[in-house]
Amino acid sequence: MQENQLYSKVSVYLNSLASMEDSNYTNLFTGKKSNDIILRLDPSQVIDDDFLGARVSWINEVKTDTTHSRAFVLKIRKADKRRILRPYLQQIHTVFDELEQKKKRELKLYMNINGDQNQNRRWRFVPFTHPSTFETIAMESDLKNKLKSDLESFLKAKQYYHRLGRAWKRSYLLYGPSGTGKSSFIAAMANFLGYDVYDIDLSRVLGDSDLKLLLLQTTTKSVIVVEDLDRFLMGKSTAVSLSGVLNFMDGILNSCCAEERIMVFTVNSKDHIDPAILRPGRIDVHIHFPLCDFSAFRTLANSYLGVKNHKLFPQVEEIFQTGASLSPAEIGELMIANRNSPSRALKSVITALQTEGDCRGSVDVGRRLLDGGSRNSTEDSPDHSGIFSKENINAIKDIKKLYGLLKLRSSRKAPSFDLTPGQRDV
Ligand SMILES: Nc1ncnc2c1ncn2[C@@H]1O[C@H](COP(=O)(O)OP(=O)(O)OP(=O)(O)O)[C@@H](O)[C@H]1O
Ligand SMILES: [Mg+2]
Repeated sequence: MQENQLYSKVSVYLNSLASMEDSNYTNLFTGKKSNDIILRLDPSQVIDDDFLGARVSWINEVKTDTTHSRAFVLKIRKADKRRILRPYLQQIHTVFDELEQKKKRELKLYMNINGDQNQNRRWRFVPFTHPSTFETIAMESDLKNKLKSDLESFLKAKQYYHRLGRAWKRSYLLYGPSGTGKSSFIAAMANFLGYDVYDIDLSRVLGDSDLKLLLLQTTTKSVIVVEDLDRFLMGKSTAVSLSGVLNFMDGILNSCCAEERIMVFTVNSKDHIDPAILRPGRIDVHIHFPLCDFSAFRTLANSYLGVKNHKLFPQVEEIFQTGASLSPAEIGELMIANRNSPSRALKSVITALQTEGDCRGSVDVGRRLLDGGSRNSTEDSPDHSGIFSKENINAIKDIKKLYGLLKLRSSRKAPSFDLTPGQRDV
């Protein structure tokens, strides 16, 4: 059921050979640049290669029956076979690795298609070109740096995971209200790691075993994403059961799958999530995405309006101090709409913050058009919604301090850690 990695490597190797041009028929494709032309071996074509003084040939076989299965047939003279077969295959590995290193990997975004059980290939892909990076995400810089180094140390930890008898994977839960950057963060992660993205739409999964099949067909160096997990588990809009999800997250199957994988789950709120899902091992890192505060606002103003400082900033800061807040998506859109005039943009943000509740609906529509996201503002964390008086803010700070302590204690027991930017508020 899994893709044969050697097949893909042979394909890349053959397509890199100069003798490709001697083939009677080839497919022509445009490359990354519009004037690039790439040759690819046509079905049933033969291509020759030389290795250690021996001549070998490859035939690209594509079955014409309903399976359309593909194979490369390698022909070597009997007299040469013993001598060259293994080193030749080894050379294919080496050349493939060199080619991969040379070109910047073109990332792919895989989506699961509606399938029936007879259909083996469940993923389709498009080039992944999301421009989001860690630099463009407005997030507390401490947290951002921690997350970057967490990812970097994961990349280096192959031996470590294996010594522990664990699959080399790491799971993240991104939680927070709509429009706070969860999806953008996933894209930034993929760009940072240079990993492909597998975006699992649970409504298209036929059941628990189908979910397993999808997992088996993912490849190494990938980010596997399940968005809005809470919505699916609560809404029953998927044929997948809770135990199907639990097995997917940490089951025995994970060890059979390609390694070097990141799993990311997003939810609007952790409140209604079964604790079994959140247990360490299933989720290693919890990341909170809060509504916008003044520091996030400054980052957005800098990237959206090119403004590092402005005479209206103190006024904006004051409103944030009263506890008013909008999501970064909402603020971002006001800035985009007024990008030709920073003053107008900032004034519109101020008005929106002042009339937070009234204005949300209208901004919300725009956001939905932008990313097709689903907003459920009733699940906004209570810390961020509503306008608080100064006294209330102090009381909330005290609670957060206490909460921070409690969290610290419980995180000592549990190996998973919670990277909420809450410390900022303490
Ligand atoms: N923290 C942020 N930094 C920079 N841009 C942000 C941030 N949060 C949101 N945005 C902008 O707002 C838009 C929506 O963000 P995104 O889709 O990542 O939110 P989300 O948390 O995934 O929302 P949902 O829960 O509705 O899926 C994006 O275009 C993104 O550029
Ligand atoms: Mg999203």
